[in-house]
Amino acid sequence: MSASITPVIGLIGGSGLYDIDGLQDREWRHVPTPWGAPSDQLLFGTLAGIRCVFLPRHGRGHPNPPSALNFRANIDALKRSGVTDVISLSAVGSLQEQYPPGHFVIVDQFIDRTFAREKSFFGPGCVAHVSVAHPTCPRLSDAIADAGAELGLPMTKGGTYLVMEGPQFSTKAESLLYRQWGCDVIGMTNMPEAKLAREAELCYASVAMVTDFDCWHPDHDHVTVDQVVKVLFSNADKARALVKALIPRIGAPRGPCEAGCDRALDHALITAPEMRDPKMVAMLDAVAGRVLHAK
Ligand SMILES: CSC[C@H]1O[C@H](OP(=O)(O)O)[C@H](O)[C@@H]1O
Ligand SMILES: Nc1ncnc2[nH]cnc12
Repeated sequence: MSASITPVIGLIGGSGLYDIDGLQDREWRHVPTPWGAPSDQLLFGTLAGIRCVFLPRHGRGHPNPPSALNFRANIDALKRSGVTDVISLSAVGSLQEQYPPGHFVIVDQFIDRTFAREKSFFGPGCVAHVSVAHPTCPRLSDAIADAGAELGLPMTKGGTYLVMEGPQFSTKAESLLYRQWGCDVIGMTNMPEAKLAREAELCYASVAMVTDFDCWHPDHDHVTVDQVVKVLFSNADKARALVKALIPRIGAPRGPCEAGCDRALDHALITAPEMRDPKMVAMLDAVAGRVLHAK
C-alpha cells in the first residue's frame, strides 16, 4: 500500500456537541460554498498533530432543525477544506432493548425515510449515480470500534439507522414498524448526509449515541427533548473521549481507501461531456473536480 494521503479528519457534531475540546491552534472560519452557507463556521485545528475540521451540524446554539439543514453546503465545505475522512456523531433513539440510553452504535446501514431535503449534488446538466450499497467506510468503523474498546465504552459495531424527516418524533405505530423492519436506532440527520459524503468521495462513518427508547418500549415513557438532553451531556463527554482516542488511529498517512469511498465517482457520471452544463460543472469543483476535470 503506497502511503500517499495525509488524512484530514472532519467531525460533524450533532445535538449536544457544538464544540470539540483538545484542538490546538483553533480557529473558527467561514467557508462559503456554491450550495449556500453551511450550518455554522467550521472549527479548524490539530489534535495529536493531525489536522481536524469540526462542524456543529445544527449550528452553535442549535438554531437549525433537521429539515432545514443545508447538507450539501456542509459536506461541500468539509471537502473544500481538505477533509478526507468524516466522523459523524449523532443523538438517536433506540429501537432495540439491548441498546439502552448511553449505548453507542457504529452504524453501517441506513433506511432513508426523509422526503423534504436536497439529496444530491448532481442533477440536470450533470447526472451521476453513485452506489450507497455500503454507505459507511469499514476502515473508519473498525477504528471507532477499536478506540471504543480501548476506552471500555458500551458500543456495538454494525446497526441500521432509520432516518426520519421530523421534527416531530415518531408515532408508536411507526416506531413498531421500524422495529419490524429490523432497524436498531432512529434519528433525523444521517441522510442525506451519508449519501452526499459518498458523492463527494469522502470516507464516512457514523457513531449513533442512544439517548432514549423512542416510544415503542412498554416500560418507558415516550421520548421528550428534556430526556434526550439529560443523556446527551454524558454521551457528549464520552464522544469527546472517543474522538481523542480515535484520531491518532486514523491520522497516519495511508493509501487510497480499500473500500473505494474516495473513488466513488469513477463509474458514476453518465452525462456526456459535451452535454454538461458549465454552471453545474463549476458548482461541482470541490465535490467532483477530480473526475470532471480529469485529463
Ligand atoms: C434533540 S433530539 C432530536 C435531534 O437530535 C438528533 O440530531 P443529531 O443527529 O444532529 O444529533 C436527531 O436526529 C434530531 O435532529
Ligand atoms: N427517538 C428519537 N427519534 C428521532 N430522533 C432522535 N434523536 C434522539 N432521539 C430520537
